[in-house]
Amino acid sequence: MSYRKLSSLPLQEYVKSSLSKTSLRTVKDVLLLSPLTVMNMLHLSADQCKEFMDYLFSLCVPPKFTAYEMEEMEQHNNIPLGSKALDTLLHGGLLSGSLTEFVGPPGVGKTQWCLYITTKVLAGGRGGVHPSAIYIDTESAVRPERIVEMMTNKYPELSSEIPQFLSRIHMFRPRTATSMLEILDSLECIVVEKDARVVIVDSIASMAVSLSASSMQSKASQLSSWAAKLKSLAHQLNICVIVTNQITTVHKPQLPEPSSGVGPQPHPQEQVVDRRESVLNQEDRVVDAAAPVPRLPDHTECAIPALGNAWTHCITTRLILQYCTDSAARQIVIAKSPVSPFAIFSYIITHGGITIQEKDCCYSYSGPDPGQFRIRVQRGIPLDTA
Ligand SMILES: Nc1ncnc2c1ncn2[C@@H]1O[C@H](COP(=O)(O)OP(=O)(O)OP(=O)(O)O)[C@@H](O)[C@H]1O
Repeated sequence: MSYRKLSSLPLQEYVKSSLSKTSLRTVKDVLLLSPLTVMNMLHLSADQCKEFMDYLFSLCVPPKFTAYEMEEMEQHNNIPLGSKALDTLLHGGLLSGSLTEFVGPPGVGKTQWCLYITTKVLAGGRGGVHPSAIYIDTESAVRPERIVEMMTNKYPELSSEIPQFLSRIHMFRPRTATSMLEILDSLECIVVEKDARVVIVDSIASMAVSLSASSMQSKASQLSSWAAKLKSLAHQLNICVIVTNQITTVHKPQLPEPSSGVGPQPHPQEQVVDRRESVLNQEDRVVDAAAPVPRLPDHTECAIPALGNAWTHCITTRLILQYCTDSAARQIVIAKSPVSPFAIFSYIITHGGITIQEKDCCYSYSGPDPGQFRIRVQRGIPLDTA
């Protein structure tokens, strides 16, 4: 919040006019100065200076609220996913004020989910309220035609308003880590100005590969700083922040089978994982995208969310998307949530977006230990333990 631009604040005219003659641009620029310096620079009286600086401090202090107030705020801004059972488990849908991650193999539908959620937010505006969405498209994967298709099929009654809906999706396409950082720093003002209810970063993993740093530790800390900015944005403005993430592979020791003594062999298709880029894996090491995965004796490959353990701790809710064993449907797995148990639902991608098949839900999950859950990266790969 200290990076908020002074020009975006509702300040008195005389303060604005004095500020325009200085090099002070952000809240932080002012708060780093002593009250006496601020008085002199802005030609303020002691009382005016105190009032001005108290206001700036209040912008940086995390707001205080009771659990009751928090519940009311969150229920109000949560984004339902369109399935009664799934939304009940998630306490109203995607939690506002927090960071939600969709992670899964290529083509499983991460972008489709993001677009579906965007259309839900836009269509949810009622009574003169026109919410908007901020979409950071790092892979240039978003096509307006697909949004139009979803809106036309899902909300035919709103089809005359589609141009207005499209104009309320504010797109960013950063190409480098530096431009990503600039966007993150400016998001707070944009969210307030545009009345955005959701910020989507699709995908964070493809942007993470462009982090220029000599050491992996520094890459991890830059990634954590992005996460901190996104979390702070979600928390301070009580909006949903959604990121998509890719998968990577790790080698795990094979578990001996009780009968044969031979560990489970990975299905050949399981090697088909997204290796277009280098990403941080769960041990915060780099997986070189170009290099073939070396086969270690007595080890098996398994797919896990990219970006490492530190990243996993930053996100509040993790929803894994995976292919189904024996049907054209795909699955959404609540893998990490502060409000819901581990659960699996089937979904299909349709012209209207996403349809969750409630009859196929499984929220008294009795499979392997959720901590050992293995992402199914291709249709037909059986669910088994690492
Ligand atoms: N109009 C549509 N109707 C039905 N299914 C569609 C439609 N458009 C796209 N799809 C499905 O969406 C899938 C692609 O989903 P999406 O682009 O969201 O994948 P992704 O997980 O974001 O992949 P990546 O990680 O490569 O970006 C396609 O495989 C296709 O099956």
